[in-house]
Amino acid sequence: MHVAHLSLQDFRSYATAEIALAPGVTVFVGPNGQGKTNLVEAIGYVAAHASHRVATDAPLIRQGAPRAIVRAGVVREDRRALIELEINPGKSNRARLNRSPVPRPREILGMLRTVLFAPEDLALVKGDPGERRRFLDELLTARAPRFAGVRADYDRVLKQRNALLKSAAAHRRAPGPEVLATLDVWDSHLARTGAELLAARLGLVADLGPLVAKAYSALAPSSGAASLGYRSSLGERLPAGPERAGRDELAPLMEEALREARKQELERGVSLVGPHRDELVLQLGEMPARGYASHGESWSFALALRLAAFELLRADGDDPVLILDDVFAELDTGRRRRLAELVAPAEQVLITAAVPEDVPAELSGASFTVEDGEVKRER
Ligand SMILES: Nc1ncnc2c1ncn2[C@@H]1O[C@H](COP(=O)(O)OP(=O)(O)OP(=O)(O)O)[C@@H](O)[C@H]1O
Repeated sequence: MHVAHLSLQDFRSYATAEIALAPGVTVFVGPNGQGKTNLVEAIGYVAAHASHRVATDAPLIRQGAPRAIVRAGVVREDRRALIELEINPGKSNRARLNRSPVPRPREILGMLRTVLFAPEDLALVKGDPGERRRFLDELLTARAPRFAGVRADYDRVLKQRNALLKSAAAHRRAPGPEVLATLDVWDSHLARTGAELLAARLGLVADLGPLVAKAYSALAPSSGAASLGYRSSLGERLPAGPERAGRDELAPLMEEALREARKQELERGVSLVGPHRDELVLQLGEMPARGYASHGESWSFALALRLAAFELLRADGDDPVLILDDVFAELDTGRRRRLAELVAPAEQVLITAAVPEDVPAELSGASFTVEDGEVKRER
């Protein structure tokens, strides 16, 4: 698929912008702070309904404006769709598809698929486990948009359960039968949605592992082998061949683990079992990447995770749009060239760079300059 047209209204630094795009490589070049990333961030937002840079939507609205609107014309196997998202801080976003309102924005997730590489990706390797869980859940949603609902249900149940545990912990005495009965109900909700999320993540990690290993060895052939593991809060309860376990098999195991952890949970006032406590383990040779890998190795691992995500989505039958935001400046010549070779065949590659020399020659294509809020086509 590719984005044929991007239109912005009050998004970040842009009062308005209209940009026609084509398949193949497009490079946005310009000095720092001119609005290059803002453009690709808008495209990423249409795909994921979230920014790759900020956790809340408020910074996406142009200073002083009441809301932002992003429109993307998407072409998928010769079919065109116009996706529109209105970003309303503090209220729910609104979505339109081909100019008709959609009841919930979530329903148009998956209409545009992107894989975005950015300097922030280093946090996938060096950051907290939450970064890696988010990577997995975003990829699950890109593959099967209904997981946005599963994740939202899980978060809602977790929040309510935590509130109950917190208030029980605050009272510092044994909780009454009513609290325990309510907790039983939350346990079974948490186990059911949690098991669905866990089953999907385990399957995803199994699919992703070989692709990450392949991408890493292509990017950094002289370094050790990259592999993935998944550490679940179910620990030893996980069945053998966990990637084949389904929700119905995992839910009772999670309920059992919750029962066992209950005393501790009541003392600490937090949920200690469930996919929100799990960890995607990145391994380089015999060592964990986090804390051991060099800066360059960490970068290669982060890129390998994104490339693997690209391969996985592409295997579903359609290339996602590849976005490379300011990544070449971070890489040495060899890695630049190898990354360029790996991404060049994609249907559409959008690149931002401060200077054209940062972009390897293998990735020639259309070019825009971005300066003083103006986006101008150069070739
Ligand atoms: N909500 C907003 N309202 C107005 N301007 C904003 C808003 N958010 C960001 N900006 C401005 O957008 C500019 C940053 O744009 P962007 O991050 O796209 O830069 P860039 O061209 O990618 O730069 P670099 O090469 O440094 O990464 C900054 O000048 C910033 O002040």
